[in-house]
Amino acid sequence: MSGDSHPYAVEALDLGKKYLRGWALRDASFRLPAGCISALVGPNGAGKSTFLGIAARLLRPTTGSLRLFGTEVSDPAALQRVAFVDQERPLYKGFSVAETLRLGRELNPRWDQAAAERIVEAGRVPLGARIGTLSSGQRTRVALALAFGKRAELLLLDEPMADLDPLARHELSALLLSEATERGLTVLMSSHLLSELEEMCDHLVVLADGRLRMAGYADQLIPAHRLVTGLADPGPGSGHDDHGVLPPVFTERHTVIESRITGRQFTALIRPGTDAVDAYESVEPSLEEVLLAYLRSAEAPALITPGADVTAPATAPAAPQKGRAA
Ligand SMILES: Nc1ncnc2c1ncn2[C@@H]1O[C@H](COP(=O)(O)OP(=O)(O)OP(=O)(O)O)[C@@H](O)[C@H]1O
Repeated sequence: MSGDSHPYAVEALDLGKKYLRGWALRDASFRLPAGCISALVGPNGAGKSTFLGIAARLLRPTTGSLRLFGTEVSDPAALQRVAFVDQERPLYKGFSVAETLRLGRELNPRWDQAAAERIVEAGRVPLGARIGTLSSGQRTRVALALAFGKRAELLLLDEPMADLDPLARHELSALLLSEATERGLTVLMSSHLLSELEEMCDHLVVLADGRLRMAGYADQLIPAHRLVTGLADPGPGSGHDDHGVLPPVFTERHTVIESRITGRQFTALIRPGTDAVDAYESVEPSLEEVLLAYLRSAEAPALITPGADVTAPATAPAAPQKGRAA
């Protein structure tokens, strides 16, 4: 990490991108504490690549602002601190792996050849092989080697695990985690699948349909919810086949993210208000259950924890160490 200890790697305020077809990203306001390893999760077309493209300065936002370590993304000084691995892994097909790394060295004054070679060699990718002859997983590895070699402080990785087999995924996530932890890097990596990133990431940013749905450390997002089950209230009709309804106490006193009625039973994922929910059976949901509820319920209010809330006073956040290599 550089001597500049700005507490936030990313601060987005009302960030939006509009194409002719419509908004790809809208009103995104959140911040990412420096040093966290964050999963940028959301379904196809959620706006993940759009956000990463803006942060890598490949796209110009339509609205709002984005600061990286306190510097506006439009300032060239911000660019040196960021490395981006594009979903398409654009590399020169005619170059060998060694030539690709040499190009990285020529273009980056702070180049770390040892780190770049470590990543390539761990995957047994021959240095003499042409990029065009590599498998997509091997190309991903070379692209990651370029990102680490750049000695950037913020790594933006678009679907880094998509082309990797389970073994390579496991090995590369361990390598990524130890390199990132050792150097105190901030990593933001996207995926459709939380399960792909859950082990590695302590922090989560969730997008759906261009809107921010959740942001914060996982160990603060989960305990903010309860998964409640119980007997539904009688429905408006009185027949035997009449379906029950969610007891009104939930909508009156708590924030209901999602609810379901099965026969006379209800299940609801809620953010409890000040009242306890002791009268009902409730458990802490899994991260996957919370995530899916927010993705399915576009109307439910987003959850941005205070540490991820760009409008909250800046504090030096202590990153929980979940998933970090020792
Ligand atoms: N150049 C473009 N012109 C018009 N629309 C675009 C363009 N790029 C992206 N979009 C649209 O913006 C929305 C968000 O796209 P984006 O690629 O950011 O989503 P994503 O979450 O990365 O999706 P995926 O997981 O499928 O890669 C989509 O509806 C997409 O069709």
